[in-house]
Amino acid sequence: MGSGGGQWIVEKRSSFRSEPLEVNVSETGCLSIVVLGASGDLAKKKTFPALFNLYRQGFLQSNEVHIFGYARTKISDDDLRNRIRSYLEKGSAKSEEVSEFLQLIKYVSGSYDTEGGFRMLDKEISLHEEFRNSTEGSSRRLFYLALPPSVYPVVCRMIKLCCMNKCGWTRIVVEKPFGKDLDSAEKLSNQIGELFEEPQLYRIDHYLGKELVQNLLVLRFANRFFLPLWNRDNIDNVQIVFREDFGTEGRGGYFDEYGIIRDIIQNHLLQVLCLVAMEKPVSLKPEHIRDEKVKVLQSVMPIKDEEVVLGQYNGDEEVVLGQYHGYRDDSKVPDHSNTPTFASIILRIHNERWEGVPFILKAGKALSSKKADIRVQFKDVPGDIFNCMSSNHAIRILLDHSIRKSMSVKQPGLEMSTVQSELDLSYKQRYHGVTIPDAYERLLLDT
Ligand SMILES: NC(=O)C1=CN([C@@H]2O[C@H](COP(=O)(O)OP(=O)(O)OC[C@H]3O[C@@H](n4cnc5c(N)ncnc54)[C@H](OP(=O)(O)O)[C@@H]3O)[C@@H](O)[C@H]2O)C=CC1
Ligand SMILES: O=C1O[C@H](COP(=O)(O)O)[C@@H](O)[C@H](O)[C@H]1O
Repeated sequence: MGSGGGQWIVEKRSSFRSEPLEVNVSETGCLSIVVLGASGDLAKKKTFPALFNLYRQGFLQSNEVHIFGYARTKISDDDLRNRIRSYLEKGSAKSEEVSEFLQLIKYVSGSYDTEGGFRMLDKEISLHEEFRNSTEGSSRRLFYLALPPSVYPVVCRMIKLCCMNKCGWTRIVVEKPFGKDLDSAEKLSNQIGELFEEPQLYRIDHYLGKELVQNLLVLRFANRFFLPLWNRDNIDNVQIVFREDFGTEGRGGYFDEYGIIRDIIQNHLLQVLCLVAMEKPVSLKPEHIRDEKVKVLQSVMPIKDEEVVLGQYNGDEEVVLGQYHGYRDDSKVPDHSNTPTFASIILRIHNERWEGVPFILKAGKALSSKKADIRVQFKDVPGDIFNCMSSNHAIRILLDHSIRKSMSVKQPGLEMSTVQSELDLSYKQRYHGVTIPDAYERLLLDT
């Protein structure tokens, strides 16, 4: 599924308990895709563009599919179509193609915790199914929760109560972050698990669908060049960096409850870390890859306070920079919010391959540039005859799918590093309450 042009992947957890498999598995016939939270940021930036890409590539047929947007905001079908149009009209998409696709979308407004809206939604879906003359067992209903996780339980209850498919499959896709901590994640899992069978549930992390994240396995395990080097004897540190040059932009309601660690680091960056650090899986089967990822996570040591930097962007420099409002200026963010919008954390993996190699995970909003990358920094060459000042050999893997050149090997002279470290410093000055432990300043702030 394209996300702004890239690929999406849903990770299917193999059952935690033994479950009967889904009975109806028809993959043809009338398909209703329901985007809950259709008024939001994810829906316009990624979900609808991804569905549009599937449509353009012929994976969604206009004689089978209908798309429903659902949210509380009171808008018309056309209002929703107009909101998302500009996100679809990118690249080579023709305006007629966009218009055709938009005609497949209908909007239903309703709350998340009462039956009225969901009954209405069910009625609209049924009308579509009747119109498509779907025969028994051949209709499909997919509910995509583009919503803050706090409302997943109630929304799932409402779907179960009002919108189940009577003669075909019903599936649920939920977004990250999955809860806030272990307790809430387990609670959420139980709550949803009581309503749906495991094979009906899909948990999504769109970073796993980025072309270059998928390529990591190939880079590591199909490449004799890297195999012998990928360990503590040769690698000095690994940096996995996510930067955005815009702030929360109206998403304060969602973001303030979760913060940058739960929004980016706990899911996207940890998935990448697992792919960089794990051992070779037995095969490419999802369960085998999952097993190796779990071993990495189990080997991560408790994080030390002095190896964490947290910050929150403010608006003090607005006049100078002319572009940033402070995080607390967002009307949905409380005046005294301490939610971090920047975090830099060192993880240490206690195993034979990685002992002593810091994995530095950094994520920030309202930074000076937009990028997501992995930097694998190699140790100095012994007996250096070029008088290099510091470690100069690194592989940089850019995760942004719009950047075609996926990998470059850096040679002495790292200008990029110097420039970006200055930019990060200006970010630091604009931040509330950032304390940088001296010894770690370079590792935590440089990129
Ligand atoms: N934005 C992105 O690029 C990405 C987001 N995600 C995930 O998608 C989910 C939604 O994120 P995003 O779309 O950015 O967030 P938004 O803040 O845009 O929320 C989406 C919609 O949910 C409703 N909503 C917002 N806050 C609440 C609340 N507290 N209670 C009930 N409903 C609420 C609003 O719709 P209304 O008021 O109309 O009902 C809103 O339009 C999150 O879990 C996020 O992690 C994942 C990948 C990328
Ligand atoms: O999950 C999220 O990801 C987006 C960034 O995704 P990208 O593919 O554009 O890198 C981020 O903006 C958002 O805060 C977060 O919820």
